[in-house]
Amino acid sequence: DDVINDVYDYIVVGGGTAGSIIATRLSEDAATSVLLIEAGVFHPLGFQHNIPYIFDGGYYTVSQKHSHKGFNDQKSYWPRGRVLGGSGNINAMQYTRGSPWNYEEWKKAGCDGWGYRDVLPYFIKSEDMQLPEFVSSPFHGKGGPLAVSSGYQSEATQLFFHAGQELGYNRTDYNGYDQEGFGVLQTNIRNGVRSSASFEYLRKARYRPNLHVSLRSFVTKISIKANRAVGVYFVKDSRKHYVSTRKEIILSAGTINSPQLLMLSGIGPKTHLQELDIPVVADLPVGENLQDHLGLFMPSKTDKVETLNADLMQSKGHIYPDIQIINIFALLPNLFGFTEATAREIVPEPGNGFTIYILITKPLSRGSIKLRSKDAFDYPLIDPNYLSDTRDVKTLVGGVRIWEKILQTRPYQNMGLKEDEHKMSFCSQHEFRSNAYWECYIRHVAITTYHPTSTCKMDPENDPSTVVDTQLRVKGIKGLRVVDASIFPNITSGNTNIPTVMVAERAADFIRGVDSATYL
Ligand SMILES: Cc1cc2nc3c(=O)[nH]c(=O)nc-3n(C[C@H](O)[C@H](O)[C@H](O)COP(=O)(O)OP(=O)(O)OC[C@H]3O[C@@H](n4cnc5c(N)ncnc54)[C@H](O)[C@@H]3O)c2cc1C
Repeated sequence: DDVINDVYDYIVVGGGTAGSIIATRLSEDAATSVLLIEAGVFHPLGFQHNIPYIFDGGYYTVSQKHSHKGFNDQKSYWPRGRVLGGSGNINAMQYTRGSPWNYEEWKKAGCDGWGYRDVLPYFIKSEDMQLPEFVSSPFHGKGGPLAVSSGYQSEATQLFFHAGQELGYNRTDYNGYDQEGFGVLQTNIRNGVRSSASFEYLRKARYRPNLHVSLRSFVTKISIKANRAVGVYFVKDSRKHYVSTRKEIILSAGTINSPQLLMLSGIGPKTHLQELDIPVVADLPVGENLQDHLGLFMPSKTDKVETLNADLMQSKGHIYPDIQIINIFALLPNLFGFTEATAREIVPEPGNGFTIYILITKPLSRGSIKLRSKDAFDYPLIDPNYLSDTRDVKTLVGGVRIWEKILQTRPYQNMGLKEDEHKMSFCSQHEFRSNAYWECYIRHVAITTYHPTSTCKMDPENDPSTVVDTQLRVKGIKGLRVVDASIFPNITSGNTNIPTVMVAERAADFIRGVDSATYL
């Protein structure tokens, strides 16, 4: 069974994408002792869609006021990987860094050391590019832990590229300087196998004598004495444990659980903590500023190209791509929790077809994570507050208009698509294809892209809206950092796993006081 000592130099809470990297990097120094505490088990998980129901946190949001009208109780299902490797082990493996401008914005907001020139070396350091066309690009790395390759490309993929060409878009490396255009999907796959932080970093480090990994261990509270984090309480095999640190605790429990643990430990908005009778250690806006990418599936049935139908699913490996506008060469079943009435209309009968997914990359709506109770095992209240900012609706309608143009290109015109395929009775009060129609459609059926971020926002010392400083130290508390997707000041305009990898690589350098990646 897992060995656990009474005291370690560093304790890392959560062995997901960020925690796996932090534990690996800190234990590179054989004289440093590290404990990684993970709620889940070790399991070599496969693809996303058959996983969440088994190894996830099982979260639902609270009922949404402005969206999810076509979902049971107007709630969104939020899978989170509860397994060594975290959400990085149940995700769709899409490799997307976001735009260089995301990081320039972070820097402009006061986050010194987080501009594109600062973060690019860490993207490169963590990468092992396999695609020949990008190997010698100055934006890509070779020999790092995470492999980047490309998935299976079908006839429907080529159709999508031809449509892009007809609309005047360039082919692009969307992980290079410019994201605009149509590009081949880049994925974290090595020789057909998921290439995640736990597989590629932790698996090699796991048997170092100075690194202990405690699985099935649920952290309930951080002990703070005289404004210093001194230890961690956790439950394992129904028994309570306490372990203390000589140096630091690094919280990497993700966008939902890191703020939950901070609040349970007395770090959070004062009035909220007082309502729950939790003694206030530091009054900080923990749990606020929650952001996510909301997206829309647009299925189209066709028998003119071979796509993934039930028979082909058995014979071909594959992935789900998901960026701004993504072509998925399959029709999807009701994975998302639509009401029966909505599902009857929106979910196509099984067969041939493709789905174009449109996601909003820079949402302006802001939500929150709050505690439901003082019990660490009680699910927190998750409120992404989707579409509360009406500009997000306009942006998504804009995406729908591009999708309409794609379907009007020559390659798609030959597919025999039905004109009224997306005409739904639940929006029949509006003229089909009008802005009001699409707004209604979006408010009914748009879904999460599983990218929650920003609930422990990073920014300079003097900004009261932030939780951690630019070295990711919790403000006003010694010996405690947050290192995961919750520290993004704002969500990046793409999938969030690789920005989290970069954050973890960078944080490991902050903690060790080294600069392990330099600009080209
Ligand atoms: C279904 C799905 C598909 C996705 N697809 C993509 C994609 O294709 N590309 C992409 O870039 N991103 C994708 N993402 C998002 C990406 O995986 C996450 O942004 C990333 O994993 C965040 O890393 P993290 O370290 O912040 O959190 P996580 O990886 O979620 O890690 C948190 C860890 O903390 C552990 N933990 C939580 N609470 C406790 C506790 N109290 N005690 C002990 N341990 C605890 C959890 O078990 C987990 O292992 C997807 C996410 C999901 C869920």
